[in-house]
Amino acid sequence: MKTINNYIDHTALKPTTSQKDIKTLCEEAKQHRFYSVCVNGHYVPLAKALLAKSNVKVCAVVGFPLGAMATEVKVFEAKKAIADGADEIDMVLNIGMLKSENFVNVYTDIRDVKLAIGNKVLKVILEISELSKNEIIKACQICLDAKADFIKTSTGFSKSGATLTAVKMIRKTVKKGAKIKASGGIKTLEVAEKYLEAGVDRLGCSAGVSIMEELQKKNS
Ligand SMILES: O=C[C@H](O)COP(=O)(O)O
Repeated sequence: MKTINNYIDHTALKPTTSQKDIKTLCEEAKQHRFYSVCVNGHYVPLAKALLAKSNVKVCAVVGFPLGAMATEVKVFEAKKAIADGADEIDMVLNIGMLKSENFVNVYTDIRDVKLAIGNKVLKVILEISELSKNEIIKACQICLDAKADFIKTSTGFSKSGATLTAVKMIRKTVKKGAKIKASGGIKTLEVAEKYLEAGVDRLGCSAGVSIMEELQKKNS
């Protein structure tokens, strides 16, 4: 049976995240049997080495956190992360191009990264706090067309993160065409459980350990 830990991408993406922090992150991920660790590209080789004898996957962010760089740069970044051992890529959608209604550009940006990483999992971060309802729906449709595996709500770097309203709207739009990762601001067991009840497939959080401690306390 899948338990809450199996849904968590244990995340450390701050500019100040040190090698020591990555070592701690990977130890915690092994201890709690999280699904993956989510790190910036530079730390992929270190995380991969630290997790070599475990089932914990390595997830790398690309075009993070703004999504505003050239597609070729995102493609290079994604390929490098995969070559270094990443199992999954979380890329940020080009928000400015979505706002410009340059939907072809938003599509090719995602498509090219997906093509570059072959059969590895691609999650596309929408940054929902910056988008209107219609923009979220449009972004979801583009993600489906571009063959993204997951829609991810937020970077954790904007004014707010995941919301249940947005998660429900994303699910209604993509139906079974893509999985959903709720991320940004998920700090408690109660909130994490609400997203799982809403049917998300993954949780991205930097508070995974305290969520697990809450769970252990609840079950003791
Ligand atoms: O990708 C996940 C987010 O960066 C995590 O955000 P958080 O620090 O609010 O949990």
